[in-house]
Amino acid sequence: MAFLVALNGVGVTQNVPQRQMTNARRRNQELHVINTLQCWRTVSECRKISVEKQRHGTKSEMYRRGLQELDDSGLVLDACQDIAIIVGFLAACSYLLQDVRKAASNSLQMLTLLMYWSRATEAVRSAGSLYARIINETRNTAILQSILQKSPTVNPRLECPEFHFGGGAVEFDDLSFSYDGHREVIKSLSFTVKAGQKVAIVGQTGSGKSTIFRLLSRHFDPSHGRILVDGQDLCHVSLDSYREVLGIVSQNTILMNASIRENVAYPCFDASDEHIISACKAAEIHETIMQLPKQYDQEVGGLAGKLSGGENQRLVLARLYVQDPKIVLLDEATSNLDGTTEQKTWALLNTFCRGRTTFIITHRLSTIQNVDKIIVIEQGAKTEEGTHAELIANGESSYLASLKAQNSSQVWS
Ligand SMILES: Nc1ncnc2c1ncn2[C@@H]1O[C@H](COP(=O)(O)OP(=O)(O)OP(=O)(O)O)[C@@H](O)[C@H]1O
Repeated sequence: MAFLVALNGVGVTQNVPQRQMTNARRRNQELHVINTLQCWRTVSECRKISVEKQRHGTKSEMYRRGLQELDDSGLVLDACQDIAIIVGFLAACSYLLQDVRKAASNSLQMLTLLMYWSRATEAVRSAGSLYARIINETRNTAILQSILQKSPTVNPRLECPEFHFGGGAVEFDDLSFSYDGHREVIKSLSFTVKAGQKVAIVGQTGSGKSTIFRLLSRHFDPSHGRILVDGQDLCHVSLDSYREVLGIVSQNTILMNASIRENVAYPCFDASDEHIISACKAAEIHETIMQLPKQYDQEVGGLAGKLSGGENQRLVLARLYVQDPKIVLLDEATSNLDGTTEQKTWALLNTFCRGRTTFIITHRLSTIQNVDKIIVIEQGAKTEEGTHAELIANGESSYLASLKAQNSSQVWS
């Protein structure tokens, strides 16, 4: 019996690396499927469907082989166990038969021993498979734990006081930030915005504009310095209470896989139909919705994206109107719209944002000439700040240079 237990333990332990490798192959195969589906347009446009099929086939084959090897080694272990059980059984029988012959034991005792043997070997087998499961689950738990132990990008500080909106004055106070703890993406950034003002943040690609929005919407905490909103340090107020006053429109917002009604009402589940429809009218998407087969019940979103980029963006604007936030962040909010619709949308946005503190990221300088302040960012640092008139009055201004250089396209480069 001791030999059987040892055999089980050794067999299961030796299987552990193989089992882990098979699990890794399964994850690899699943990730490939998800990634290919997410990028299916690129795959199709680059004529790589057959390549991805082949890659999928290779990964599936590796996983299948891993499973097969696991099965094979399981069969070898089972066979060894069976042999050990039979040998043990025969040894016990011959020992007992001798005892019965010598009249040292009776046939009832022999039967009891045989039943004991059968139960004990069954228990050892079950213990073996339980041991294998425990080892497997322990490894999975270790992976899960390493994910759970990753430090969050923001400290949620559940005990923090609520944020109290007091008009929406914002101050960046000597703020620096690095994603990886090495390269500073935002460097000693300081500026103030009065309650209700409109501010544009402009700069070249990769200069750090969206990172400023991520910090302002508190997806990350600063590495140094602080952001004060109405005098309250964002790191020391509850995240939910702050996010309640914040409305964000980004260039590439992916819609939920749900109806148009649910998507537009997502920030306020109890929004009435009238409210949703008037928001969609304001975002100039109502007419398009009414032409869809199921109108406001039409399912949109998901990986395939069932609306055009511009229609998507207008739905996101409608969502902003439903949310009615006090502070608005617009990150290339109208970049997917055609010129005429963009102009109309900016007129609507200007009306909507009146009196709300508004931050705008845009490469189209023509849309920000009436804002209260323009901040120019270069490699994470503020290089210029002022109104459109102030910046163009400075002959050395990089804003002016960009405006002149791109006068025809009106795009920052
Ligand atoms: N999640 C991230 N992890 C690490 N580095 C990042 C991350 N997001 C952005 N970066 C880096 O931070 C820098 C600033 O990026 P950011 O997206 O803020 O630029 P941007 O000015 O908004 O650019 P664009 O105008 O192209 O949108 C870039 O060098 C970018 O590579």
